[in-house]
Amino acid sequence: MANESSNGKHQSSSKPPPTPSPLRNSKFFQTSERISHCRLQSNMRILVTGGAGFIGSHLVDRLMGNDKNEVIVADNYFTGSKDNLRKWIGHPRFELIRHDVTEPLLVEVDQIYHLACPASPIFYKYNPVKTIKTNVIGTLNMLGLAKRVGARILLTSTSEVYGDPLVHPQDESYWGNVNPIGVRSCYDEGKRVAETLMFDYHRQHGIEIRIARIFNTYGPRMNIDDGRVVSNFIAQALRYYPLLPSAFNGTAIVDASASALHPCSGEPLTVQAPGTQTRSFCYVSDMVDGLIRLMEGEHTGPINIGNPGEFTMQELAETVKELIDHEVTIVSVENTPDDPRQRKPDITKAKELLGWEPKIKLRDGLPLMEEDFRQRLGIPKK
Ligand SMILES: NC(=O)c1ccc[n+]([C@@H]2O[C@H](COP(=O)([O-])OP(=O)(O)OC[C@H]3O[C@@H](n4cnc5c(N)ncnc54)[C@H](O)[C@@H]3O)[C@@H](O)[C@H]2O)c1
Ligand SMILES: O=C(O)[C@H]1O[C@H](OP(=O)(O)OP(=O)(O)OC[C@H]2O[C@@H](n3ccc(=O)[nH]c3=O)[C@H](O)[C@@H]2O)[C@H](O)[C@@H](O)[C@@H]1O
Repeated sequence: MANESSNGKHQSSSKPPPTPSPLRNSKFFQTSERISHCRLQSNMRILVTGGAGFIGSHLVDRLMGNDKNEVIVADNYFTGSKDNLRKWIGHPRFELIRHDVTEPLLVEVDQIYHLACPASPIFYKYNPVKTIKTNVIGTLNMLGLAKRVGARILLTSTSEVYGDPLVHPQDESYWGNVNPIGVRSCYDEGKRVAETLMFDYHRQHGIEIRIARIFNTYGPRMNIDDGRVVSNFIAQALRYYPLLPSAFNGTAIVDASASALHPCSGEPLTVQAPGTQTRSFCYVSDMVDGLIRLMEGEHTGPINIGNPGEFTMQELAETVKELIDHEVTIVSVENTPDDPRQRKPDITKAKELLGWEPKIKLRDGLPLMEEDFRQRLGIPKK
């Protein structure tokens, strides 16, 4: 069957894969009567790459909540931390391996959630060659593992595959508008190649794949100095203490180095120009729910998982200011190249195929994150 894509071209939907010869041991390739039985009864050994990171550690919490699951995390701790998993260290159903996915990994597992990849622009741009190796070689290695042991593998792709989208909101048939040679390309194009590899292994080797296109996700445990917008604004609002109130006046347009010039004035919220660019923010518990539904369901994807509530960065700053500290100032600072101007997921597919939609609104999620940041920064509520 062919679908009409929003690029005006025909896009073939996935055909049934060829005979799954390498999958002889897989719990997913037993007779249909036994499949439901196995899923209900069998223990699952699940690998989470990047499980020490923000989304990964929340996913691990949810998976560990099922006592039929054994969870193995492989992480090189580039942007993740053992601290995110400390409650599971020493648990008999949990194992943590320091491992870089650009190297092969030999474990026996039934499912692979493949998250390993720096996600914040400041981190993925820090060593772009390593980012692209992680996306390409790392995904190849995990697909090789899935093929050898007959595991089902889920890739956490990204809304960045749509680049600076010319179609709004974005549905999965849109092929995107991505700069192949820009400073974001190591991530955007890296994820696009990772998706290609997933489908080639599926078509060529019969691997059971799932692809989630994740839209901006936020919540507790994000790195405080992660660089992404929600964590930046919350940390800035909490660190703000107006010793020099005359330096700023409400929404001021000042130089990016303002907080360095006035260190005693704390940190204003830094809206990168123009501030009219939009994002749609999904709370992490909704995201984890969507990822598990995708893994457990029957559809390969790609499926958008995100919250369609769309905000400009200026609106986000105003909301954080209103919720955390009315006195905080908002400044406009220079942006980075190729910043997408608009982004909002069309989640029709997730609703219809997974029965999933987000539950937590931005205004309800931000205070949960604020509480976590207050604890970690040691800043009590006024
Ligand atoms: N958070 C979002 O808004 C968002 C949006 C779209 C896609 N995603 C994807 O979801 C996944 C998780 O994102 P996150 O926000 O939790 O980011 P994160 O940076 O908190 O987590 C990434 C984890 O991967 C690990 N890692 C990085 N390179 C590795 C390597 N070579 N080998 C082993 N481990 C490695 C890091 O140490 C970290 O623990 C990523 O694949 C990201 O691309 C996230
Ligand atoms: O959801 C996604 O698919 C992707 O979102 C992010 O990319 P981006 O949306 O650029 O994330 P942020 O760095 O949080 O930036 C969002 C917007 O906020 C702005 N911003 C960022 C930081 C800041 O202090 N102020 C600010 O206004 C940026 O200019 C941008 O327009 C990351 O690349 C990935 O985590 C993820 O794959």
